[in-house]
Amino acid sequence: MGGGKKAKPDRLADFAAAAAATLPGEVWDYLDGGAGAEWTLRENTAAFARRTLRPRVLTDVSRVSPATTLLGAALPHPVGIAPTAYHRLVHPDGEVATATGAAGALHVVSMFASTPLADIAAAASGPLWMQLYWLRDRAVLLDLVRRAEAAGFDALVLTVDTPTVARRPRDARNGFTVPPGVAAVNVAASVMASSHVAQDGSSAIERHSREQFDQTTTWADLAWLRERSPLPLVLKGILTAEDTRLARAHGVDAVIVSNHGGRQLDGAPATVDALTEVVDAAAGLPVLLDGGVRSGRDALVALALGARAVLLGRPVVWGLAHAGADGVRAVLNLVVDELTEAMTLTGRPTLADLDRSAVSGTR
Ligand SMILES: Cc1cc2nc3c(=O)[nH]c(=O)nc-3n(C[C@H](O)[C@H](O)[C@H](O)COP(=O)(O)O)c2cc1C
Ligand SMILES: CCCCCCC(=O)C(=O)O
Repeated sequence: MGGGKKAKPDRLADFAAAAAATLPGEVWDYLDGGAGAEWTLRENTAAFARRTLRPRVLTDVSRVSPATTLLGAALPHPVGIAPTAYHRLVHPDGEVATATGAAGALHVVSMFASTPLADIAAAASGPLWMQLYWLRDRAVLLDLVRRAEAAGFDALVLTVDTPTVARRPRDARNGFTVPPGVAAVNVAASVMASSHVAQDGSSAIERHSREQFDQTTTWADLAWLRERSPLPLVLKGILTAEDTRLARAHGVDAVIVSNHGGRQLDGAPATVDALTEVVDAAAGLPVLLDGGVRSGRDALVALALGARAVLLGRPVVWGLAHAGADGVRAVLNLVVDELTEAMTLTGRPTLADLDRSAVSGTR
């Protein structure tokens, strides 16, 4: 966006540049960074770039629609919002602005949201899913589930790739702590008490997760959650056929192919490279994908390979940082417009017309 006059962002990279220019360095590093050598972080976007599209012609693309359905809800398009913690780090209106900007899109709200669930729900116009980490203190976990149910959330999303927050070198170097005035207001204070202390070369969130997340959790524990909530259960952080089959066997309602945006296991595959293995094992169970989606073209690749929807993590936060609800709306509109154009130019007027024949190129 260089030059004297401030240009309107017209690519996601412009929103990233605007956020990088305005956010404090340690907040930008928390948002942008990944685990380890950040190989998986880079691979998420590189793997999309290796795919090419196979257009079909003369298919009547006078009416193109990205509309879809997911877990019984109608969606205007298959581009949703991935859960990301602490939106008030980048904008004073936090997750309320995100929910307003979502404008009917699927919105997965982080357990570490920094505004009350009821306020987020009041601003939302599309499906809301509640993301959870499995806490050692099950009473606090259940309290959060009850708050989500009371606020009218539509599903629970259990993140399963984070027995502990991984070492993220940028955050460790910065001794990153969530600043005073920003807090995970929906989680009981007993669990959040030590969340602002970085120590011994760890970021505060890495240290806090080691204290509070339950590392003993297994597939058998899912029954505990299912028995206590009627909401559909989605698992986030699935990358293999084996775990997809276990998810089906345990009655999970959908899975999200995710490597946490390259923030957990460095060396895990790019999500688009893991997608077809998961879709094949899912045998009809809905599969969503997040990680590295940076354009409508990327979204089309994932949808063609079998994802029912894609979620944007960092790009939504860039939009929020740049212009609050309007910025979130602009990011989503940009990706949906690009997706609609890509559907038109590949000759696939509906999502049902998209299949693997639309994509070539592999690892
Ligand atoms: C700043 C930040 C905070 C995140 N917080 C959470 C979280 O609270 N819960 C969760 O399940 N995933 C969290 N994630 C992971 C995202 O849900 C998602 O998997 C990832 O960002 C997708 O990749 P992308 O950023 O390349 O789109 C976070 C990611 C970022 C960048
Ligand atoms: C104990 C607080 C953990 C917040 C984790 C947020 C997250 O998932 C991330 O990737 O950052």
